[in-house]
Amino acid sequence: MADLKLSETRDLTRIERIGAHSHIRGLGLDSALEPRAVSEGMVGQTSARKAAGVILQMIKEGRIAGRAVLIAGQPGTGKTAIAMGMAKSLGLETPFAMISASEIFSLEMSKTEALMQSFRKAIGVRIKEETEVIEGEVVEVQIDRPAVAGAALKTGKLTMKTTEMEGVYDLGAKMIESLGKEKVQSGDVIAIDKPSGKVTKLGRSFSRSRDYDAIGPQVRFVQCPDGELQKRKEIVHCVTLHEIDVINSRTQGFLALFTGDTGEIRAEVREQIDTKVAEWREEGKAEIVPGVLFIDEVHMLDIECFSFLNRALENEMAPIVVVATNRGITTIRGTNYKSPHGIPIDLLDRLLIITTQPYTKDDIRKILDIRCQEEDVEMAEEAKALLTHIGVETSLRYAIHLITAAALACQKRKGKVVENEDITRVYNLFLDVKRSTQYLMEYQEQYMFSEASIGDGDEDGTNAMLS
Ligand SMILES: Nc1ncnc2c1ncn2[C@@H]1O[C@H](COP(=O)(O)OP(=O)(O)OP(=O)(O)O)[C@@H](O)[C@H]1O
Repeated sequence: MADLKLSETRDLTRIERIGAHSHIRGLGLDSALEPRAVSEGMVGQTSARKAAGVILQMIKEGRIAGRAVLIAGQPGTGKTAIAMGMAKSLGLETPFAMISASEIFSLEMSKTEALMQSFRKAIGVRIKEETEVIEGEVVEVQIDRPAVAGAALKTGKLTMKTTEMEGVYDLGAKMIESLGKEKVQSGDVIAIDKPSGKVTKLGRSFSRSRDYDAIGPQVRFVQCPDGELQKRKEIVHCVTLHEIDVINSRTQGFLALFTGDTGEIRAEVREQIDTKVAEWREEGKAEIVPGVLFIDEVHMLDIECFSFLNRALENEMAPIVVVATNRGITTIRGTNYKSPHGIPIDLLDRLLIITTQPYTKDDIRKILDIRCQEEDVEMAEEAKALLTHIGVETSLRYAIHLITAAALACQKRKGKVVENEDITRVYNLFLDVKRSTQYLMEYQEQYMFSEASIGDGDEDGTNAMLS
């Protein structure tokens, strides 16, 4: 029974980990920004990857803040994959926020507020703080018990040492509580932040490594610090403007950061924060790190959002905005006008445009190979060739979806390697867009609100492919 439970949990976490883009680990470029054929999970699409690499370089050199990039191309040609590749190559220091344009239409906040929050999630502030710390090895913690229980506050003494000196500090009730919470005992190396009284346990002193107590697998041994007990230390915190907003918005509190339930943040709060951050920048205490905001399906934004974007990009702290769309010439939401990609011309004019190209058969084969590896699916060569053929005739995404389904069909017949029969089985079970449309054309009278007239749509009969 215990075994069963264990394997169930393992499977669940495994499923969660395999997202549509989990195989993408970067843009797959060499040091001269030339795309490698297959690298970091990326295949083909060389000129788009190269262009994305140049933009990445400009971002890293801080040269492109406030600009915007459009990745345009047919569905399933790797636009989101390239954005993910950029995010992975940026490193943890540069904030990256990702939204799909339709997410901003919610009842809880206005569209422009949702966009504003996304913008501020993509702007980092690196705050430098000098603080005084007491850092050393604990020699003794001595707590005096009050004569009558509860009569007076507890007091005590803390003796700490470095390799060069020893010092004794008086303890108040608050410090005693902090030390108790961290379970500090003699032999621990700790740091106390003097202004806030925050205690951090750095590890256990090497000199105590022979002690019989407190030695578990988690214990980290460290050297006893040298020099003075009290030191000035520079601490760097990296936060996003959105995090500062939420923490300072009186109605929310920082827990909202975890639930995502931040509600609207008042304009005054943001103004105050911007003024404060500007002061810190002047004093050399803080730096702005413009990150990347990726807006997928950008044609879903409406005219108000587009003018907000236009204005927001002018702000000196603006992040780099990368947008993607698979639309051609279409109506701009909220107007009767048509425009390329459904984006107003004035905004379009500011964008650096990267286009993605349809994949060749060879590229599709390689992407499917990578996905099979990512999903731990063993597939016969013949079956891979068939799946590639399906990918060419239908879409890459449909072929990717069939991998897991075919693996399940294979498991069901107790096979180890996915064969042609498994692919055929799931191909017949799940329709791709073309066959689904064809089916609708044939049976439309039996559906509700059907508006198409016979003869509309795509009639190339992909269905004949496997027969
Ligand atoms: N060049 C590539 N290398 C590796 N995997 C890729 C590549 N291009 C696309 N993929 C994978 O193919 C799938 C579909 O691609 P993706 O979602 O990026 O397409 P898209 O252009 O954003 O599509 P849409 O316009 O429908 O949003 C994803 O699982 C993606 O990770």
